[in-house]
Amino acid sequence: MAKIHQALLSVSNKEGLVEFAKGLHKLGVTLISTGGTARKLKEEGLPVIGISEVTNFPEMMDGRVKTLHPAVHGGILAVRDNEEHMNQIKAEGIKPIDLIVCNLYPFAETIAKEGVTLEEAIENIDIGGPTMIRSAAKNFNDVAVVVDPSDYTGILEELEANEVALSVYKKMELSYKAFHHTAQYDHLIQDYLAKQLKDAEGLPEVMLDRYEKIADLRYGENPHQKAAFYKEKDLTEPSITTAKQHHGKELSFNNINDTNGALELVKEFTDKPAVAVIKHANPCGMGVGDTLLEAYEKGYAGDPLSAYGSIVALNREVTEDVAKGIAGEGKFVEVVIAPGYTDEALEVLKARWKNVRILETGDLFINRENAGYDMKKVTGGMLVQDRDVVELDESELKVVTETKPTKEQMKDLLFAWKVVKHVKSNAIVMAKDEMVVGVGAGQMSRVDSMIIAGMKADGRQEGGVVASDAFFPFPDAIEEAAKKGIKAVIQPGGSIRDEKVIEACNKHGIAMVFTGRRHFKH
Ligand SMILES: NC(=O)c1ncn([C@@H]2O[C@H](COP(=O)(O)O)[C@@H](O)[C@H]2O)c1NC=O
Repeated sequence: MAKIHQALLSVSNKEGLVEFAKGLHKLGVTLISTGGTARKLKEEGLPVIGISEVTNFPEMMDGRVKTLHPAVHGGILAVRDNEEHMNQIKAEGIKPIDLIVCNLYPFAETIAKEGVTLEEAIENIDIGGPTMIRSAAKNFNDVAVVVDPSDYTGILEELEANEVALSVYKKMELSYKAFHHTAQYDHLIQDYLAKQLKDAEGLPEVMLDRYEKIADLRYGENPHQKAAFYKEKDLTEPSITTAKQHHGKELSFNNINDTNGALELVKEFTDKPAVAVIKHANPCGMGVGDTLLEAYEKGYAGDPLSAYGSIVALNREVTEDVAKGIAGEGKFVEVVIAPGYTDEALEVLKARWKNVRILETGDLFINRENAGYDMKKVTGGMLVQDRDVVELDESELKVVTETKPTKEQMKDLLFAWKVVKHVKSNAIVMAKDEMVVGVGAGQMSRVDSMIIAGMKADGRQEGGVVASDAFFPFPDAIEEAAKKGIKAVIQPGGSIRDEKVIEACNKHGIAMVFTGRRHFKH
C-alpha cells in the first residue's frame, strides 16, 4: 500500500478540520491548503503550504480560481505506476498529491435562506472543489478523497494502523462517496435553476436522483426478487420513510407498501380520532370516533376476518386501552403505526407479540403545498404524477337527485369519500355511522365492486351510504345498492349516462351527490 505524503485540504465546512490536520501532520503528511482553510490551520500553528506556492498563481476573482491548475490536477491525476505520467509531472516540477480533503460551498444552505438572490446562489456554486474531488475520485487507485467530516476519525485510525497508507478498497469506497457527493450537489443546482426558469411548474427532467437508499430489504414482493427502500431527499411530511421503529421484526417490502397505504388514509382525518385496518394496501376496516378506542373498534369491526395479519394505522397517540384492543385475544397484526404511544401502550403491544413492528411517526399532516410525486413503474419506463392530495371543496358538492341527503348521511358520505380515494379502482366503499362496513376493491367492473362491498357489509349497510371513486357508467350498480338498502351515494359524476344513473336513484329514493372530481387509484 502506497504511503500518503502530501494532502490538499480545502473545505467550506471546517468542522473537525483542525484535529484531522493535526493527525495528518503528526503522521508526517505535508499539508497544502487554500485561503480560509490555510488560515485556520496556521492559527493552530500547523505548517501549511499555501495553494499559491504550488500553482505559482494568486487565488483569483473572489476565489473563483484557486485550485484549478495543472500543478494541482497533474499532482492528483498522475498514475503512479505509469512512468510517462511520473516523468511528465516531474519535468513540470509537480509533486504528487495523495489525499484530497474537500467539501463544497454551502449551496443548499444558501438557497434555503429567506430572500436569497440569484447572484448569491450562483456565487455559492463551487467549481474548483468538485473538479478536485472528481480528479481524486477518478484516480482512487493512487489517491484518497474525503468529502465527509464524519470520516476523518476513521481515516486517521486506518492511517495510523497502516503506516500512513489506505487500501485500494478503502480508496474506492471513498471515491464512490465522493461521486455521490458531487452528483447530489449538481442535482441541487440543476433543480434550483429549473425553479428559476419559466417552466418551473413542470416535472423534473431527472427523477430518480431525488431518492436515496435507506435500507436493503430481505427481498421484494416475492422472495426471489431483490429489493431496497429509498427515501425522497426533500421529503416534507411524516411518512413511512421517517417513522421510527420501536419494536419487532425488520419491515418487509410488502409491510412498507401496506403500511404506507394505512398511514396515508388516516392522514386524511385530522378533526377526529381515526383508525384504518389495512390488508394488501386496501382498507378492510376504517372508523372515526369521538375517542381513539371507538375509532379502533369501528375499524376492526369492519371486517374482523380480514383484520387478521393486518396493518393498523391510527392518527392519535395510542393509549393503553387502545393497545389492549389491538392486542386482543385471537387477533394478530403485522404493523402498528401511530403518531406516538404512551409507555403503557408500548408495554402492552411489545408483551403481546415479539415480532409485531411498532412504528412511531410524530404528528401527522399532509403538506399539500409540497406533496411530492407519485410514481408507477412500467417496463422500460416510469409514469410520474403529482400526489393525489387535493381536498374536497364541500361548496362544490352538487346534490343531483330529488331526495337530498340528511345531515347524518352527508357526514357519512364525506367520510366514505375520503376512504374510497385510498381503495384500488374500481373502488366502492359502503359506510354507516362513520364506519366502513363493506369495500369492493380492484374489480374490473364497478357493479362487481358494489356486489362485493354489499357481500362484505352483510346487512350492516342497510340505511347507509356508498362512495364510488369514479362515475357509474351504467345504472346497474345503483340497482345493486338499492337492493342492499343504501340511502345515499357520493361519486364524481361525468358519465354520458349520468341521467340514467340519477333516474335510478330517484326511482329508489336514493340521494346522490356529485363531487366533480374522481380519485382513481390503479
Ligand atoms: N475555485 C477553485 O479553484 C476552488 N478550489 C477549491 N474551492 C473551494 O473552496 C472552499 C475552501 O475555500 P477556503 O479554503 O478559502 O475556505 C472549498 O469549499 C473548496 O471546494 C474552490 N472554490 C470554488 O470553486
